[in-house]
Amino acid sequence: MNTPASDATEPAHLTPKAAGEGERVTPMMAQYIEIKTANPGSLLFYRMGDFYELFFEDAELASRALGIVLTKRGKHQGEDIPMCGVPVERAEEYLHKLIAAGYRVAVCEQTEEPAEARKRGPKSVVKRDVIRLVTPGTLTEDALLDARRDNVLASLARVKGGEGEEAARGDGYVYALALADISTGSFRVAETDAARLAADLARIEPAELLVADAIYDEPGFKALWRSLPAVTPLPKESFDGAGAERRLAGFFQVATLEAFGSFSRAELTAAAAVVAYIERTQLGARPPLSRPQREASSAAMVIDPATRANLEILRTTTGDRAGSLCASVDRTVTSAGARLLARRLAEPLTDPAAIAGRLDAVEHLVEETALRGALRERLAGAPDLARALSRIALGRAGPRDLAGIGRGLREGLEIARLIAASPAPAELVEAARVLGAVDPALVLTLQAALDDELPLNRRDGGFTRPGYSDELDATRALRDESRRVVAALERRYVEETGVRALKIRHNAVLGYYVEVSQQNADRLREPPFDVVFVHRQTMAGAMRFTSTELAELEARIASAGERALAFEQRIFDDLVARVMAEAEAVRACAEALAVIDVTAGLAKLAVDEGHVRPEVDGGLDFRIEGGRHPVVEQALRRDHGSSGGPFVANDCDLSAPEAGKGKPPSGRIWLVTGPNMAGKSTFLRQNALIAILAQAGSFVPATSARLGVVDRLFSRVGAADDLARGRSTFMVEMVETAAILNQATERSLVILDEIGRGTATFDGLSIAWASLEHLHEVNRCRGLFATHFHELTALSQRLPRLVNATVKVKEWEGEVIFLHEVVPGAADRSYGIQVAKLAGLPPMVVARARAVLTELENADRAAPAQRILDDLPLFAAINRAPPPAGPVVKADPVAEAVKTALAGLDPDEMSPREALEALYKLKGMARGG
Ligand SMILES: Nc1ncnc2c1ncn2[C@@H]1O[C@H](COP(=O)(O)OP(=O)(O)OP(=O)(O)O)[C@@H](O)[C@H]1O
Repeated sequence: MNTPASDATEPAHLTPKAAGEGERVTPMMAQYIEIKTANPGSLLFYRMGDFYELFFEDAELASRALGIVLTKRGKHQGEDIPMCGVPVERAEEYLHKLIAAGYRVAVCEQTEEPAEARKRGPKSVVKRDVIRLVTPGTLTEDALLDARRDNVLASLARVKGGEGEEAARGDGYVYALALADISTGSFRVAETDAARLAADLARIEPAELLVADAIYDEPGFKALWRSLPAVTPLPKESFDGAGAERRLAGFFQVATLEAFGSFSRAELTAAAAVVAYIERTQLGARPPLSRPQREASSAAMVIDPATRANLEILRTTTGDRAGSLCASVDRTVTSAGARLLARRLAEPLTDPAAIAGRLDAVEHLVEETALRGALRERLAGAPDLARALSRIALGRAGPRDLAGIGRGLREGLEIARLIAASPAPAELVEAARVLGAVDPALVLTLQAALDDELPLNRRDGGFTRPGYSDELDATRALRDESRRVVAALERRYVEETGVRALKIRHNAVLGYYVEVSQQNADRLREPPFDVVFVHRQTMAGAMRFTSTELAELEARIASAGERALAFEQRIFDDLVARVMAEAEAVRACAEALAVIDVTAGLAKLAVDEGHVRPEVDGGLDFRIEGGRHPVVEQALRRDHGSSGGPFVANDCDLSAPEAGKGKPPSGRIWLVTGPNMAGKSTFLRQNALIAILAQAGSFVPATSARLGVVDRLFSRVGAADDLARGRSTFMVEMVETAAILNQATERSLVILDEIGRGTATFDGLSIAWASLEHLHEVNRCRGLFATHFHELTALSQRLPRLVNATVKVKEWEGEVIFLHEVVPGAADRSYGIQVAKLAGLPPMVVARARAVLTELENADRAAPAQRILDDLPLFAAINRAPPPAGPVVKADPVAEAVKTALAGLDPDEMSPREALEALYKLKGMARGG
C-alpha cells in the first residue's frame, strides 16, 4: 500500500518478534504479537477494556499521526514497549484521521468476557480476534465518509490479449477496472487500456486501488500510483483469472454468472479481486453489492486528469469543493443525490439518446413547479438509504439505521405517488416504478417496531415502540413494576423501623441496599430488626445493610431487565432480516431517490439561474448563444449583489462549416486574443463547462445551445509546476500539449490557453503557431485557443476554419475598461501595462515599462508572422507531401534508427533530465554515432 505505514523503517527493537530465545514474554504480549504478525501492513487497534491500545512501532506512528501521548507498558526483550491508546467511544474520530493519513487499521476486539477467561485460570488472557480491517476503500460509517462523495474501491486487472477484438490493443494487454462502493452497494466493471487508464482513474477517483504486485512495481505506472490517495499491491493469486468466475458466483450465491451478462476475462478478474478483498477486510460479512454492471468504454466523455483539474469540475485546484462546477450547480437535498450529481458531472455521456432521456426528465420538473417543490420537500426527509443498508448488512447498524430505511421507503412510496399522478418522461416513470414496488408491509413493520426517539446503539435496548410486542411489553412492565416495588418496600421499612431517613439505594457492588445514618444504625442492629437486616458496609456517617427481600427483588429486576433486553435484541435481528430480505429493492430505491433528487435539483437550478435545455446530437455543431460561466456568474452576483456589473454573456460558434467535396466535416477553432484580465480564460472555460453540463444531462447557462457530442475534452489552461514529478511549468505545459496533439479527434473539444508563454517569446510563438496548425490540419477538432501572441491572428488568412475573436475593452483617459464582450476580430494590443498599474506596480516601474514598450513597438512586430506566411510552406504540405516521383529512394539506415529510437520514447513519462539525455543520444545517432 502507498502508505506511511509500509515505508516505516523503525529501529529493530520496535518491531515485535516472535517469542523464543529463552525470552519471557507475557501471555498478553504473546497474543498481541501473534495477531500483529497475522495482519501485516496494518496498525493494530488492540482492545483492552475501554481503550484500543497500540504497541511498538504502531504506537510511535499513531501517536505522531494523531497527536496523542506516547507512553510505555512493560518490557519486551529488555526494552520498554512504546504504547498509546484511543478511547473506544472516540475510535471513529481517530480512525478517520489515520485513514486520511493513508494508514490501514486492523480492529482487534475481545471475543469473550474477562470472567470467561478467568475460568481458564488466573493467568489466562481474554480471547481476541481481528474483526475487521479498515482501509480507505472499505469504509461504511457515516463519521468516516464524506456524505457527498462516493467511496470507491477499485481494482485493476491486466491480462494478456488473446484472440478477440480487444486483443493486443495498445501494449498487448487487455485492462479492466472493477469499481465497488461498499458503503452504497454499487458495483461496476469497465474495460480500459494503458493509454486511458489515467483518465479513467481521474474520473472515478477511487479511495483505494488494488493492483497486482507486478503492475505495482512497473516503473511506467509509478507516477500514476503517486497521484492516487491509496494503492494496495496484492499478490498475483488475488488476480487469478481462472478462479474469478467461481469466486464471484460464490459471493453472489449463484450457480453461474450467466444471468449477469457477458464479461471479458479481465473484467471478471478485476471484479473477483475486489470481492476477495472485501471478504478479507470485512472478515466474511457480506455488504449488499449489486450485481456487476458493465460500463461501455465509449459511454462517457474522456477527460484526462489535467483537464479535470484545470476545469475544476468537482474540486478547485486548491482542493476545495466550494468554487467548483459541482458546488455551483448542486441544488440536491440528499447526500445520495449529491453523490450521483458528482458522478454524472465526472462522466458526461456521449450517447445523444441517453442525454435526451435525462434532459426530458429535467425539463418535466422545470415545467411542473408544484411537483418539483413537493418532491424536494419529500426528498429532504429521506435519509441515506444506501449507506444505512450497507451498515445493516455488515452488522454495524444501530436502531436509527433501521428507522432510516423505514422512513426512506415511506417517502419513496409518497414520491412514487406524486410522480405517477400525471404523465411523466421515462426516467421519472422508471424511478417511480422502483419506489412504488417496495413491500408496504416492511415499511409498516419498521414504523410500528421502532420508537420515535431512538438510541444510537442497539446494545442497551430501549428502541422498541410500546405496543409492538406483547411479550416485551409484559417484561418491561415487570421491570418497571419492580422499581415501584422497591419504592413501596422503602416506605414499608421506614414505617416498620421508624427511621424516617432510611433509603434504598443501588450500586454495582452491593446491588440494592438500605442506607441509614450512623445514629439510626443501632436501631437496625437490634431485635427484631437484626434478623432482617445484614450489616454490609460502614461509611463515614452512614451504614449499609442488605436484606433477603432486597436480594430477591434484585434478582427479579435484573432478570426482567435482561429478558427485556434479550427480547429487543431478537426484535432487532428480526427487523434486520426483514430488511435484508428486501435488500435489492431497498438499494434500487436508494438509486431511484438519488435520480429524482438530481433531476429536481437540476430543474431548480435551471429555473433559478435561467438555464436552457441544450440540443445534443451526433453532428459536429457547437453553437452557444448567450453563454455564461456558471461559477464566475454566481460569484459576481454574490460579491457585488444586484448592483455590481453582471456577467456578460457571450456567443461561441465552433460548428463545422458545410463539408466541401471529398472533405470530411471538421469544426472551427476560435483564436481568442485580448488584453489581460479581459475574460479570455473565463470564456474558454465556460464553453467547456457548458459541454460537460449538457452531456451530463443538465440545462446550461446560455440562451440557446446546440452541440454535437464531444467524445474527449482537452484543456490546457493556467500553469502549475509539478515538482513532485520533476517537471517545470514549461515542461508540464508541453507534456499536456503533446497529449492533446496526439489524441484529439474531430469529435473532441480542445481548449488551449496561452500555449508557449512559459518560454522565450520566439520559441513560444513558434510552438503555439505549429500547435495551432496541427490542431486545424491534423486533429481537425473544435477548439478555442487564447493567446497573447497577436502574430497568430495572421494564420486565419491561411487556415479556413480558424476564426479570430477578441475580447473588447474601452480606453478612457489612459485607463482600460473591461467590457468582457467577445467579438470577431483581433486585439491590437495587450494592455499589460495598464493591468500591471491596476495591480499596484510602483508608478516608476509603470512609467519605465511604457517607455520600453514604445521602443519595442517601433520595431515592426507583425513582420515575423508575415515572413513565415510568405516563406514557409503550408503545414499540411510538409506533412502530407506525396512521396517524390522517380526512382524509389532507399531508406536511410541512420534515419530509420533514429525513427525507431524516437518511437520508443514516451515523453509523458520522462523527467526533464531523461528528456535531455534522450535528445543527446538522438543527436549522437543522427551524426551516425
Ligand atoms: N463575461 C464576463 N462578464 C463579467 N466579468 C467577467 C467576464 N469574464 C471575465 N470576467 C471577470 O474578469 C476577470 C478576469 O477574467 P479572465 O481571467 O478570464 O481574463 P483573461 O483574459 O484570461 O486574463 P489573462 O490574460 O490575464 O489571463 C474574471 O475573474 C472575472 O471576474
